Amino acid sequence: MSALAAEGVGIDFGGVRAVDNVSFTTAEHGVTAIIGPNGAGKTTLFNMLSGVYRPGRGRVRLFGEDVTGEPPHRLAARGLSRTFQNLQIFFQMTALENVMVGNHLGERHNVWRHLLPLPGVFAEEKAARQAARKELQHVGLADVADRPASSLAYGMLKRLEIARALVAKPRVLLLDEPAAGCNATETEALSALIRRLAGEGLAIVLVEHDMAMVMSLSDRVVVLDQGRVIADGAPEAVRADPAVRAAYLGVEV
Ligand SMILES: Nc1ncnc2c1ncn2[C@@H]1O[C@H](COP(=O)(O)OP(=O)(O)OP(=O)(O)O)[C@@H](O)[C@H]1O
Repeated sequence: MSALAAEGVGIDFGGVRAVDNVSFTTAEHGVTAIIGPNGAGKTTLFNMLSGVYRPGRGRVRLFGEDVTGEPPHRLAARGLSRTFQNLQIFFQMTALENVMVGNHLGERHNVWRHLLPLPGVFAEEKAARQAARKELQHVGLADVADRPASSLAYGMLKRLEIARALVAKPRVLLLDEPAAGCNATETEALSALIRRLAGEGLAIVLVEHDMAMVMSLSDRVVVLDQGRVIADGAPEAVRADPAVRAAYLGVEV
């Protein structure tokens, strides 16, 4: 069974056909990259896969179940988490507190439970703290758990975002440009982390502009151009595909 599948997915913005009839599936484990030139529709597709946008056409399936148009918190409860290209970090909070926020994403909110000193709330809080610490350790940030996020280097913040997505215990993790803004060392650390997470059994789908990272990390590459899939396959095959070269270089096939 595939982890995540798009079936003829599309959406228009006004007169712009941003994503058109996109279909692909991801394996239950491993790394799938979605690449393409600027404006190809990568972010829009990602937003449809993660429930931020409802597709105008087509279906999205998660482990075979139709989840088209389900909002992000429902998808989180079903095992799909994502990170954002623009960091969604609360800089005045500690690294640990930032990860604890992620723990609530898959829950139905019950404000009263947290306002009233009901039995069990403190135990829950303690468990959430422990789970968050574990995920910080998972991404190599255990040492900075109690530091304010504002004091962390950029590459650390990227890993903090991943820890926050992981605390919801996803089986599918969507990463929106994980290497954007990172230097070479930070990118290498992120690649190693992503590889390790895939090895632990996660299905990872990423949108990324850093081709060296994509080619070294991915099991599978899906290429979009003008909202459509123009290639889908192993990194080497995709790199050699004339349609992909043409899309990137503006050269006629
Ligand atoms: N909210 C929106 N309203 C109108 N048009 C949009 C909207 N979002 C995206 N588009 C258009 O849809 C097309 C695809 O954009 P999208 O941002 O998904 O591409 P992308 O591949 O992620 O590009 P980049 O690599 O530059 O981030 C573009 O023509 C873009 O201008």
